[in-house]
Amino acid sequence: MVSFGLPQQWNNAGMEPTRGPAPDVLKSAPKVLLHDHLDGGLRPGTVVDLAADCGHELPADDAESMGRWFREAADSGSLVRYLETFEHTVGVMQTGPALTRVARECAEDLAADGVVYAEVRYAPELHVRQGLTLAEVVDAVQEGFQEGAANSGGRIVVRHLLTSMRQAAPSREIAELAIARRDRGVVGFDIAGPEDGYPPTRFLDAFEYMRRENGHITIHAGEAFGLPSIWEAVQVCGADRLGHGVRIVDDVFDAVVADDGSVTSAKLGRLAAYVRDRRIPLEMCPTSNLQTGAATSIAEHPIGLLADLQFRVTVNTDNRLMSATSMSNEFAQLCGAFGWGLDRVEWLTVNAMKSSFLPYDERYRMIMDVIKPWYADQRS
Ligand SMILES: O=c1[nH]cnc2c1ncn2[C@@H]1O[C@H](CO)[C@@H](O)[C@H]1O
Ligand SMILES: [Zn+2]
Repeated sequence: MVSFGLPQQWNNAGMEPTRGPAPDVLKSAPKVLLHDHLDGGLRPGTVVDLAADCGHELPADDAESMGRWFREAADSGSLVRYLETFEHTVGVMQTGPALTRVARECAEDLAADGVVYAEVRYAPELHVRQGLTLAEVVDAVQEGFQEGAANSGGRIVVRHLLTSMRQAAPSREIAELAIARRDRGVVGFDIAGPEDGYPPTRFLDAFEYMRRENGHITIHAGEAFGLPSIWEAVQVCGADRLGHGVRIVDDVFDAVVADDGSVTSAKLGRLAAYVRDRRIPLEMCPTSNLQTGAATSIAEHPIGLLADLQFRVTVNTDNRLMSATSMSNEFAQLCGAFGWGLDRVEWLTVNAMKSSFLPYDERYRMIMDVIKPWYADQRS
């Protein structure tokens, strides 16, 4: 981990930043979210309701205590322990109506936070315990996204990424489903779960299938394991984007820091240079990284260095429930820590929209018609 000796203003999310755009401005700013887990973003009250419906036992029985429980239990400093908390979300997402409700509320909550485009991921294989087929899982989620977008006055577009779990027996079934549903809301394929011990090459067959079908790939890599995981994801598996990718910082050396704390130059190893030169998007999730131990504080999070060095950085929530966060909160924390203003927020948002798996013409329209005009308006 590099440290630039920046003042550590806070070391956790949830505290009020002391500088940066006002919270209501960050909330109304159009934002783009590429890395958000459906089963990591439930409303605490919905977990409680659905658990009562299906007889799932929870560690607490009211919404407020459950919200606190997720935040605290996920604050474990280890990805493996962080992932254990998902038992209480996945456990209540086993029927069509439950999945539709969670997806509808996800779209509504993101739209209320100013997100105009989101790619939301989940692992269909985790939702078949009560007999749903994998395709039925995707269809139930699609229904929810459509309802949520309609309830939000069409202010948000939501697409799915289908995830395979790394620790499961490798198969290409989920990749095949992503391709089968690509004209019905699904825009790509991902792998998630414990990184250390489960290299992405285990799923090479699925990634090769995606590429043969001209599909899109993002891979959780460089979160709980370092450069070899990123190298395999990019150079062997053909990842279009990296989920987290935060450990690419291990291949960045001799950063020169200016008086204002910004980084003016650094030496890049071959892999970091490749990732930057090829504009491979990094789906960075600062608060989540503090909880899993991938970073020590927001002020010391490598996103500051990587943004200053012009990597294709994007800002994301990962798991809004476990991190008690939102897109506007992630931006508030970052703007406070690094002194970023709306120009940086716009750059990060355009980065994300350029990096999305939507067709080019749709991406271009979102940038020109929705994102840029809002920021131009703020400047004038
Ligand atoms: O940050 C993360 N790293 C790796 N895996 C994750 C992360 N967040 C969530 N999941 C895993 O992805 C599954 C599908 O959404 C979740 O059930 C969780 O196990
Ligand atoms: Zn994730």
